[in-house]
Amino acid sequence: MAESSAFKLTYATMFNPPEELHTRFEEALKDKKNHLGEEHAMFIDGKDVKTDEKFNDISPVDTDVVLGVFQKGGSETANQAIAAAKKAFPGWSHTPWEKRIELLRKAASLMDERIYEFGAVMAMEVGKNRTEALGDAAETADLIRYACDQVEAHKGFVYEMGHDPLVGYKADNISVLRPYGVWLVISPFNFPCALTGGPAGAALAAGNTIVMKPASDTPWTARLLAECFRDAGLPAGVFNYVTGGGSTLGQALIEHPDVAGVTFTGSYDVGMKLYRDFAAGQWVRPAILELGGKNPVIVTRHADLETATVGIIRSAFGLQGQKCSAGSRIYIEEQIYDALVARLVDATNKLTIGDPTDRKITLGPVINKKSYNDFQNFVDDLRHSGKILTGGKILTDGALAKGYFCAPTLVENLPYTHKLWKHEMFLPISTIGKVKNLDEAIQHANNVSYGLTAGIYGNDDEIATFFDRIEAGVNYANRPQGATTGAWPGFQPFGGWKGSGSSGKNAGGLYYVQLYMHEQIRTRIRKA
Ligand SMILES: NC(=O)c1ccc[n+]([C@@H]2O[C@H](COP(=O)([O-])OP(=O)(O)OC[C@H]3O[C@@H](n4cnc5c(N)ncnc54)[C@H](O)[C@@H]3O)[C@@H](O)[C@H]2O)c1
Ligand SMILES: N[C@@H](CCC=O)C(=O)O
Repeated sequence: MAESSAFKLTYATMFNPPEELHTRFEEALKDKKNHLGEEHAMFIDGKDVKTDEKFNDISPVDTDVVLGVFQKGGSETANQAIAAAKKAFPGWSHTPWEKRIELLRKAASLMDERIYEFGAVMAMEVGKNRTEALGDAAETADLIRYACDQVEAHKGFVYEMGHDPLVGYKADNISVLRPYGVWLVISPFNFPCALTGGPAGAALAAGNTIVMKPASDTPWTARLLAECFRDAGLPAGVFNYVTGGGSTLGQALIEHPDVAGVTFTGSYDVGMKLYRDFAAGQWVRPAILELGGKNPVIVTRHADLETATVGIIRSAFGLQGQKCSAGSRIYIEEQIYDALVARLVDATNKLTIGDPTDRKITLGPVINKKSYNDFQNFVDDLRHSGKILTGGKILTDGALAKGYFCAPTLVENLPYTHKLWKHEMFLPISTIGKVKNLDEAIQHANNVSYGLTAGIYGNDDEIATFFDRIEAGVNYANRPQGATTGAWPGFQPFGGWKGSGSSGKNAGGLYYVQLYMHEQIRTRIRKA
């Protein structure tokens, strides 16, 4: 980030960045706009690789803009990339951990150096506003560093265990965590950098070799990430970057017998299919699944309404509601219901919507035509089943007509039995419900198959009850920086319970990098 200032960009600090951030973002944007439409190769076994078939990476901000042309990999690409990673595994896994983390820290530093370039690309490719886009890149570098720090703190995870109480012999028992082999990283569109680079960094720090496949809406960001790994000097085949469709290339990767483990971040439906398909292998292999969310916010009568309003709006509509951690359900105690709803509607109406590369804009477009159509279908349903307080329409004025712009939408009076209280819409739509008390709010909050993030605004006793009873992996209280969003490695390790995640250990936390290694016990007996 801006080296001349003490400012550290996180999702919690990003709302009022120094001026230098804007200047440098704009320079990078100008530069990147001079390179639109160029062809980008995959990166396999240390080389750029192209396929006969290509696909266009289109900007959701303006669908006339082709950001780049990318390779449409399929099963042949999957075979090639996995073979390269398999060949590189013995060398990388036996590279001393000190050397591995030195190279990965270099990759993280290269990301810092290129952060504005990452930011400009993500603003155009995902539709993130500039601070969200820069945050994604900064988070990636921190996730990689956090994994390295953990390996270093545990000195490569080699521990001496107890000595058996043997007579006439001495037993030395060593526990060693060792990498699995070829690790697959499949990532979603919404955090194309952090959710590709974070798992990739942990898998590599642990000594695995990787194949990473980004979402087909966001191949450019992942290409930049691959360049940082390449330029940091990671040996050929240690990391491989491939592009193509989920049901074609992604499926071929999952079905490949030489994959030792996978980290999938994406929707519940795709994740569960992948989990079942991956189970068809010869033995049980680790599958770290980070899936969707339907994240509740509870506001009690003791809450500070201004703080609650700011935090809720940031989490409901940041990145157009397309965060797994988005606050999509809001439960308000009846005594303050009307007052808070009025504030939420007012704050929503003040949000700026448009080209997210513009510094004045908070909300950009949704990612693609399917999401745009989904928005219109959900809104039709919500209009009939509940009451739309604000929003509820697509935006087509002037230049907005060229992109996928949707008005941030708040809905009330939706019966608690309605399916959209439980379905992850992944759009700028939040539903608001009135509750009699905290107990009722917590019951609603937990009554979904997801368990990713949750937030509360209330007093100390209410917060203690909430933390004790809420079924979610990441929880916040009285947080204006985001009611349910804005986790950062080392501060709020990120992961879900129930249908939101499989491992029970959060990324960017104390127990994460260990997921990429299996334990080996080495017992050696000597005569005493
Ligand atoms: N829990 C988390 O940490 C987290 C973080 C970000 C996003 N998400 C979730 O991700 C979803 C949004 O992202 P998305 O729309 O890109 O998700 P998605 O499930 O549509 O796609 C995710 C990835 O899976 C690939 N894929 C699709 N079909 C596949 C198949 N058959 N085999 C292998 N790979 C396949 C896609 O190409 C993409 O790379 C939301 O549900 C969101 O909540 C979760
Ligand atoms: N890091 C993000 C969550 C990623 C999911 O989409 C947050 O905490 O807001």
